[in-house]
Amino acid sequence: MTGETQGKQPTVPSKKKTGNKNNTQDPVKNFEKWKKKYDKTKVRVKHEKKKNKKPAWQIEREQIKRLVDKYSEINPKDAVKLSDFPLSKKTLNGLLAAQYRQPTEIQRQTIPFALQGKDVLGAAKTGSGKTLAFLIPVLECLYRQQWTAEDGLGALIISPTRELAYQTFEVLRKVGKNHEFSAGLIIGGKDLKNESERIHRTNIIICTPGRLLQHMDETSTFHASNLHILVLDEADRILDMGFADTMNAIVENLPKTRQTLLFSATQTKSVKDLARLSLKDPEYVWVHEKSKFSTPATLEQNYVVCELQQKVDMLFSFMKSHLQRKVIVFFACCKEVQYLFRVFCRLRPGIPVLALHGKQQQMKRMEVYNDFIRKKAAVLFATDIAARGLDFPAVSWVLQFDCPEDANTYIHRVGRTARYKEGGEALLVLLPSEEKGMIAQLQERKVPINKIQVNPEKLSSVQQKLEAFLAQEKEQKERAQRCFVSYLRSVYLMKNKGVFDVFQLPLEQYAASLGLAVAPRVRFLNRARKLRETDEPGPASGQGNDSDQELQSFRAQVRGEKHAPAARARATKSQDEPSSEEEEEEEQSGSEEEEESNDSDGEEGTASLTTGLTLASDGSEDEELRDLDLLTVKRRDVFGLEDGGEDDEEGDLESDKVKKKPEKESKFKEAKKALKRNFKVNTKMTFTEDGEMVQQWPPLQRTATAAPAGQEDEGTSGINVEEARERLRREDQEFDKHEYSRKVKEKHREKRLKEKAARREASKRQKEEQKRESRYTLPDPDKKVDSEAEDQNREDSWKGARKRSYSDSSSEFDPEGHPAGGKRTRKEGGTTGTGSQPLDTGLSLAEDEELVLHLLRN
Ligand SMILES: Nc1ncnc2c1ncn2[C@@H]1O[C@H](COP(=O)(O)OP(=O)(O)OP(=O)(O)O)[C@@H](O)[C@H]1O
Repeated sequence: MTGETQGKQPTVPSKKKTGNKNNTQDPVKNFEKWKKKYDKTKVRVKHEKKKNKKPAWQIEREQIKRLVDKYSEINPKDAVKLSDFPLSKKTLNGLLAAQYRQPTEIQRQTIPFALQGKDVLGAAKTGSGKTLAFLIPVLECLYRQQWTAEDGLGALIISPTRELAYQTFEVLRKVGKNHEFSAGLIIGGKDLKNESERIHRTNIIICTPGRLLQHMDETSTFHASNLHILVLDEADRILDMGFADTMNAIVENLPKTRQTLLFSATQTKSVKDLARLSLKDPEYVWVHEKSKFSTPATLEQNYVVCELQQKVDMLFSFMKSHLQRKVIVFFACCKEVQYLFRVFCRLRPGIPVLALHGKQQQMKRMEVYNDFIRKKAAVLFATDIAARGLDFPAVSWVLQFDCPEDANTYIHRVGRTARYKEGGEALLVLLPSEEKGMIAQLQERKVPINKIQVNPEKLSSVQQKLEAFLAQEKEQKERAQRCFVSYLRSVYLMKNKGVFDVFQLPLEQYAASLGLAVAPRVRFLNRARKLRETDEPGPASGQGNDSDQELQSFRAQVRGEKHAPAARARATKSQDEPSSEEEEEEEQSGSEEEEESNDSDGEEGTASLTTGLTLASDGSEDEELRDLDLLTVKRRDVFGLEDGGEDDEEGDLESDKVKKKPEKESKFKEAKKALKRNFKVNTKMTFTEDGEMVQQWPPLQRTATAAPAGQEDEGTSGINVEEARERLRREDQEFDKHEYSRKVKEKHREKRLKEKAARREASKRQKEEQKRESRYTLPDPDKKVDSEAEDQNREDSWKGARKRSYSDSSSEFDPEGHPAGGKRTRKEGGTTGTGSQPLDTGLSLAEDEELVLHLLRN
């Protein structure tokens, strides 16, 4: 290479020297020539390029083809960086911009299968990055199809809660920002109409099941027939009984040819569930199947055993000793969160307290969610709506105030801390009766948990303070009562009777720990206890079947008929999710009610309504009804009592299209409705003896004219129509008279004003004229006036001259107050007002005359 170049070198200068002497001598010309040639070539190349240029879509298609060709060659073990996967530039750039570089284990193992279009069941510990494991394939799937807005819905991601859907939506927005797909968040509590207008143009929908089904049923423009990929986040939760009917209805509307991805930390292995989704030869990816523990290695887990009546004190003491931390406290039900949140705010523990539960309005929920993300130290009181999937940054503690219903719920709850390589701590509070059963379950699920003791000396009691709060506020007391009943109900409805036994709870002490002087009456518990004693001879602690029997006989009692096996099965099944009632409720009702109103209207569901009615007919008083209202928090048809209750499918709570919760209306709403319907309120009808209707309200207008003597108003019950007509006629006449005289007076007044204005104008003109004259002439001394008038005139003149010097008003009025014009008799004679006044020379009359003569002579 080098030799060849050296050999050529001598020929070029020699050629230049010999061939074109002038050119080599003139470098400017040389350059111009070269420039011309260069520009020509440039234009030609540009033209050629343009001619050969392919349309963007074609280039993209070729790129896609190149990527797809690489799919079969992916080796998950070799994928060290996300860019090692055959991903589009748009996705890769989005991932890099969001600081995602290396794939996590679940991403490494599932992305290849998902890219190849296979159905995937992915399971990995909490906080291990499952969200990206399905979002990347979703973006790539639509990219491969060159999806556009006109193609409609291409990908559907279903989450069990609104907060999780929102969080996933935010991650999608971040990593998918370079793509042109449209994405929509379809969750309850938002403007349905607004969603309906846009949903048909949305390519990727992230939603909760209830709201999606609502659109499928009600939005005519929305259809999912083009769907390519379906994702169920927290799949086991979405496929369980709580969402069963809704999901079945949704799946019916989806094309069978789609790809399906299921993800969860506690993945379902139920063949039945998978059959419902008609998965095609799915790939199972259990990332941590062989690992020693099912919870993150960086998570430290402990539990304490504590009496029910000590729990509130314990929580307060815990908060006081963790003031600089971010803590999530999980409770069994909404009412507990509502009550304890309020009293803890008042107790001022020294750290911000927030509350998140399914009874809040959507705006409030989002506000709390974002608030907790931002805060460096805070305690979030939450129900299980916050248990799954939420990725709050830097949560250092998870405290489970109430025992979770099962090991899966425990795993999800503690998973809110120790996420993605971070550390965290978890504390589970158990009652003595719950310890054995729950710990056994956790050990079975490979959860490493240690027992620790609470130092009773360190517990600070808040009971007295709570009592004082409740004494001050009736509302607070009612909340405490609801909290009490609601907690007992949730324990009663737990399926696992080996762990949860409501009959062992110290009710009086528990009530006192909430600040209540007396334990509220829990009628369902008394009845259940009685029934248990009569129907079930055996140990009171109860086995799994006891509950079924109780519910079964309770239901039979309530309905007054023999129970059907199907309904019994449903009743048992529906106990599966007592602590996640909020999620279901929100899906059903849209959660539009105020927090306050929820407090008072209870959480009654279909079962509760029926129960309430039936028991009320037993002859109970109002108070008892109220009690029942409180007890019946469960929304699902626990006892299978609703119409068609024998039908398993119809009775489920998630079939929200079929059975809507009767929404309690506020007074404001009722009033609005009444206004809309044009109701005439407060109109009382009375009738005369002859049957004629008499208006009482609004009261009839009384006549202005007095009734003739002896014909006074006899009240509304006996009006003489003829008389009234006559009175009316008289009134009209009177009125006309008044009106006529008023008009005449008005006319006169106008006339007077006009005349006055004219007079003023005339006098003004005269004054000006006289002023002009007086400037050049003196008063005519020879002017003939009668002697009396002259004397008077002269006197007036002097007076006037003197007076004018200090008061203008005196020129207008005489001493008696009459207008000056009235006395001016000389006015007719031509000399008027100020113009006729003689000059004040300060001399005597004789001297004046002499002066005038002198002047005339001159
Ligand atoms: N490849 C990655 N690189 C860096 N961080 C990541 C990566 N993937 C995920 N993360 C981070 O890990 C955290 C947990 O991720 P994610 O929420 O997807 O977990 P998860 O497995 O879905 O948890 P859960 O089971 O609780 O729903 C998030 O903060 C996310 O940003």
